Amino acid sequence: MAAVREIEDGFPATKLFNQGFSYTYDDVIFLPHYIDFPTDSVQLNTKLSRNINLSVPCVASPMDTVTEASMAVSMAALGGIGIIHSNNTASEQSSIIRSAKSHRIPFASTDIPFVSPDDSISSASVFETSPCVFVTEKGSKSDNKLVGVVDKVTWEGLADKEARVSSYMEKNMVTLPNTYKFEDVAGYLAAKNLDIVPLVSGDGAVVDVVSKADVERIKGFPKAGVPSVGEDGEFLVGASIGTRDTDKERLQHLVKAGANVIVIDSSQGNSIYQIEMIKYAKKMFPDLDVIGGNVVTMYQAQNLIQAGVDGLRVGMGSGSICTTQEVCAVGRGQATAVYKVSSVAAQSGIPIIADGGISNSGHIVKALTLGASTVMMGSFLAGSTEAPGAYQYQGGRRVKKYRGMGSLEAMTKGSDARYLGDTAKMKIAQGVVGAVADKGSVLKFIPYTMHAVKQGFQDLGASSLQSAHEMLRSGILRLEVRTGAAQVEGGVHGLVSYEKKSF
Ligand SMILES: NC(=O)C1=CN([C@@H]2O[C@H](COP(=O)(O)OP(=O)(O)OC[C@H]3O[C@@H](n4cnc5c(N)ncnc54)[C@H](O)[C@@H]3O)[C@@H](O)[C@H]2O)C=CC1
Ligand SMILES: O=c1[nH]c(=O)c2[nH+]cn([C@@H]3O[C@H](COP(=O)(O)O)[C@@H](O)[C@H]3O)c2[nH]1
Ligand SMILES: [K+]
Repeated sequence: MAAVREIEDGFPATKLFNQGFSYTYDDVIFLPHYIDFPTDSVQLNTKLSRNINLSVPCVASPMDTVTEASMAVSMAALGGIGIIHSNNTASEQSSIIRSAKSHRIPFASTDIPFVSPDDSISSASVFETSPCVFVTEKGSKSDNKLVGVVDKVTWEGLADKEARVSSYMEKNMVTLPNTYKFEDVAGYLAAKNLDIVPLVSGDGAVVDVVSKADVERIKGFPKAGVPSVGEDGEFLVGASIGTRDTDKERLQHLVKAGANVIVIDSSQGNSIYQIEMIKYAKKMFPDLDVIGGNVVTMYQAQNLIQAGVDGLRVGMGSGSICTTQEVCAVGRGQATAVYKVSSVAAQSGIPIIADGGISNSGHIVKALTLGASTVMMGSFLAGSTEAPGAYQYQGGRRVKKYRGMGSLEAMTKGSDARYLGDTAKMKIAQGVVGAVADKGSVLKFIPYTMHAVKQGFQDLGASSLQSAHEMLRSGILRLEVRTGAAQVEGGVHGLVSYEKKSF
């Protein structure tokens, strides 16, 4: 870090954020500082909460169109984490956690087909999602007795497609434990010259099937960080809960299923309900990190810190699908919220998650520099291969649904207890239902995004998150508000046409 500036230029954060304005990421811009290290030496390792370390500061939001098992596995493989949503029953949420934690490599097959020995395979369509079909006694995944496997090549060579599977299945298949890391599975396939290998759990259930093509695909992705793995050797997975009485029982199920961290999910976290839930969770599970929120003020943060949270989630109305500020007239510009909350949380060593409003790598640089330890993303991750739901076509574009958890549609689907059970039976939406474009795999675009973030840190002269936070608080880093015209100038302008490709 270079010496403190002697020439007064720009504003220190304390001055900029105390003028009575609510600023968001696009309103402010950092002034560049001094570079004395290469981009690659920037360290993005961080804390999600008091006891959870991550090598990549990215968190997938607990939303039903963003984070289920596939997203959680890929985020952990990258070095971040996913928080499984709670717009479902406690047992559904627990089984998503179990599924995520049973994987040690990003899903190869999302939908593995199973048949029984007495079935016949009459159409090649079963091989669309998997290079092979597994044969279990009852023909289902929940049935743990794997008795054979049929690969596509063998099936294609069959003269009689109506023949019973038991007559041609491979009975002596090689399997590997699902606890094997990607490198181990890849090494095994190469050493034994195998095309596919099923991964099975301790009780014999097929968890995944990995083919040579999967290995090549995963190897082709750039590396972001060190995978997020707990002491048990499994990927770290988080889960959200609400603040109703029934959420206490949900919490027990989630902990049993192996959730490594709990996020109490509310738009206005500073409530008697949440404070009671924090105290309950910390009393029942003292070793479990509990993240509270959402908060946007120092006062809200102070209350939840006193109640015992291990992390705070910051943002009210900043999300791309949020209408809270319009509906309730409450919230805060996200840059101001992150700065203000982190300035009190830092005094207690509580990490901050900047939640919502991230639409490019520059927003991540701003959030992390303004005091956040991680960013939580909804729309940025929605539309990816790993997001729940199927792709659809809208106006010729491939899209996936993305919706607010406070949208009427999401509330009707799962949060009935929260809304329909209330004495006031009127439901008011605080979010919308929409769609986002196909972005491909998070395994590809998150590493690129993190590299862009490192470039931003290098321009600031901050070689780590800790260094950026210190430089901000000590007034070394300077900012300014961008006028409307400056924001236009900072974007692409004056061209008849252009194509924007980020990497
Ligand atoms: N970050 C943001 O800006 C926003 C996020 N959201 C998302 O939408 C979803 C729903 O959020 P909220 O509506 O804030 O959910 P919430 O469950 O916190 O609150 C819904 C209503 O239930 C009440 N409530 C909660 N616990 C209670 C209890 N034990 N007894 C009696 N009443 C109780 C609350 O006071 C509130 O009126 C969440 O997933 C949240 O993240 C919604 C709006 C804004
Ligand atoms: O006002 C809201 N109404 C909603 O229905 C809603 N659903 C989610 N969220 C919040 O938005 C965050 C995701 O925001 P982004 O899409 O901008 O990443 C999420 O992480 C949440 O904090 C909501 N806010
Ligand atoms: K919004």
